[in-house]
Amino acid sequence: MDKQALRVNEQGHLVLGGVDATRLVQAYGTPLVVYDVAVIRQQIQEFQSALRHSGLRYQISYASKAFAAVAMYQVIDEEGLHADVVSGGELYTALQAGFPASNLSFHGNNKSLAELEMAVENHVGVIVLDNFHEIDLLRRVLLAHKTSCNVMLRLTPGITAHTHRYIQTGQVDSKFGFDVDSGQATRAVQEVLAIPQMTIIGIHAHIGSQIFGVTGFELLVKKLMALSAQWRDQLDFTPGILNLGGGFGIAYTAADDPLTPADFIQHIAMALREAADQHQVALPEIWIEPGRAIVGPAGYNLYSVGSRKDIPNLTPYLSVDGGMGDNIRPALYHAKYAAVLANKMDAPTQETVHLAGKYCESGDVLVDHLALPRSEPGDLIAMLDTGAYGYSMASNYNRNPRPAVIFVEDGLAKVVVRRETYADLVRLDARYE
Ligand SMILES: Cc1ncc(COP(=O)(O)O)c(C=O)c1O
Ligand SMILES: N[C@@H](CCCC[NH3+])C(=O)O
Repeated sequence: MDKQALRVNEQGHLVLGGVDATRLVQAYGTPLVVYDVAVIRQQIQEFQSALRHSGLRYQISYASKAFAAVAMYQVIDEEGLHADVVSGGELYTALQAGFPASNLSFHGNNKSLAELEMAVENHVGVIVLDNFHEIDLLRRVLLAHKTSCNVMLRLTPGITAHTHRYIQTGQVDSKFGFDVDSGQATRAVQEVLAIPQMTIIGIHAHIGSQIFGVTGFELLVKKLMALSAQWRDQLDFTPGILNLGGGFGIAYTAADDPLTPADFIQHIAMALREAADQHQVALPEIWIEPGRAIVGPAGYNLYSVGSRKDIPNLTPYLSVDGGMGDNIRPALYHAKYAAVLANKMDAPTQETVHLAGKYCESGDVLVDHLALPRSEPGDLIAMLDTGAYGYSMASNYNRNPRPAVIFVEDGLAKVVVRRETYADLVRLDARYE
């Protein structure tokens, strides 16, 4: 998010979705996770319009691991998108939201028997098979339920995306998917084609997350189209859908310069048409699974300023009332974020601080070297672009309750996940006696 694009009212307060951020914290407290729903819708529409213009047949499936809650699945459904889930818990949440199971894809490198049963019983649209063990498990579930289902095969294309090592997934040395280069993927297709209860509607690959360039996607399209031609010739099978996964990067700081959805899609469409010509393969339908690009720019984490530590000749530590429990990304990936003093947006920048969390870890620093106006306890910090993999990876570390999540739109605020209480923290505990 470009800081210049932030909305500020006459009081110098940050405004989110038409609501003054200081009013949100008066009503709901801090730390607080806020989503500007109009931004979610706008991000979705950018992908939709780019795909519409490409002339391809397409489907957008929101990668709900980026942020999953009943209200979020409702918005995704309202916008007419599919969603992907990676666990029984995400599937359960989507179903509770009334999300149509037929528009869900079920991912995961180690789905349990119970999860596969849940997916089959609820008629999930497509199960994305990840390994040979799972083919066997699913076959048994389908036989036991005397039913059939649509599947995709997740492939490991041997493409190393330019991003943090922890969020690369397309390289050969990966826990996900059937390896293409060694022939594993071809064996998997042969195996599944022989199972009458499974229909392969397409193939899937996801090369990684927070990707800025289009090269990895172009290589992926070329590789999957070459593979489609090879399977057409050898197995008389051509996948009807290429699911290219997600990974579309967003700008967290001024140093980030990602492509727009339109750029990504235009390059993907060009690579696809070229490869279709080259291999004389019919243009497949294209599915994408953006997570971060849909919710990341829509999210804000609001914190109250508390203690401060000044150290001679060193950068001071300014601590807030949240941290790695509500956003582990800085500690886990050295992720960078921008943050502002949300109740003094017009004040001049006066100092550089380390914005520290309250957790009992030296690594719990949300932003290193953050330029801010001079602040005092009780001031309000807004961290920007926190909507993806923030709340969804939140924990109760140090027995801190997880924050509330608020949706704001058209000047109205609504609690969509309530704040945890201390009572919630001991809800699952039992006395030992
Ligand atoms: C299979 C799959 N699809 C989609 C995504 C979403 O990625 P992103 O949030 O980077 O768009 C992921 C996560 O990296 C994933 O593993
Ligand atoms: N959780 C990661 C990305 C998701 C990886 C999922 N395959 C992040 O915060 O960047």
